[in-house]
Amino acid sequence: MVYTHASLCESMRLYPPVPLDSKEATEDDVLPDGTVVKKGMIVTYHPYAMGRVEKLWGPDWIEFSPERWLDRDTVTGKWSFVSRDPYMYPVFQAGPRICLGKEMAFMQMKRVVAGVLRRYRVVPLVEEGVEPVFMSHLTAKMKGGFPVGIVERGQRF
Ligand code: HEM
Repeated sequence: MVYTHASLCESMRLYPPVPLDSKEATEDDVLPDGTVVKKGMIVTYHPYAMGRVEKLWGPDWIEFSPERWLDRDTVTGKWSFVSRDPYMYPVFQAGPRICLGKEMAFMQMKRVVAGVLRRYRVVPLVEEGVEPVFMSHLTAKMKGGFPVGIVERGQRF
């Protein structure tokens, strides 16, 4: 489940379910970097863009690499999950208003992945190399969806 957890985090780094989120200032404020925010101003943070920043994720940011979330113990050889600062990975928000259902969401996602993949292979029905076209809404969408085939394990497609 450690690798599944890392794969889910990596999927949501590149395709966050809430791609951007806006807040309105209820009073004058100053952000930690010195940016002045006046009452009534709208501030948007952008998990979709932040998941693609080279300074945060390195030159291989475009690669789907669950390994970037994993660390291997040199003695036991065991893999463990390395979590990130939510302010660097705000897929579930950060701070006091962080998503209350985060752990439940991971439990559900892992349950579905384990339940489906144990019996079926999920095969993309698009040509090799075709990337989903991102559509920015409150929750992320893909233009035209992403067609897949469900094949029972042991059967040919
Ligand atoms: C992958 C799945 C999920 C993602 C990416 C996600 C993401 C988010 C984000 C970005 C926020 C902040 C919204 C904002 O401040 O405008 C949020 C808030 C919240 N989420 Fe989730 N969420 C997920 C699943 C869930 C689930 C399964 C539950 C409940 C079981 C849940 C309950 C909540 C609640 C109650 C808040 C409001 C917290 C507050 O304002 O104090 N979320 N979530």
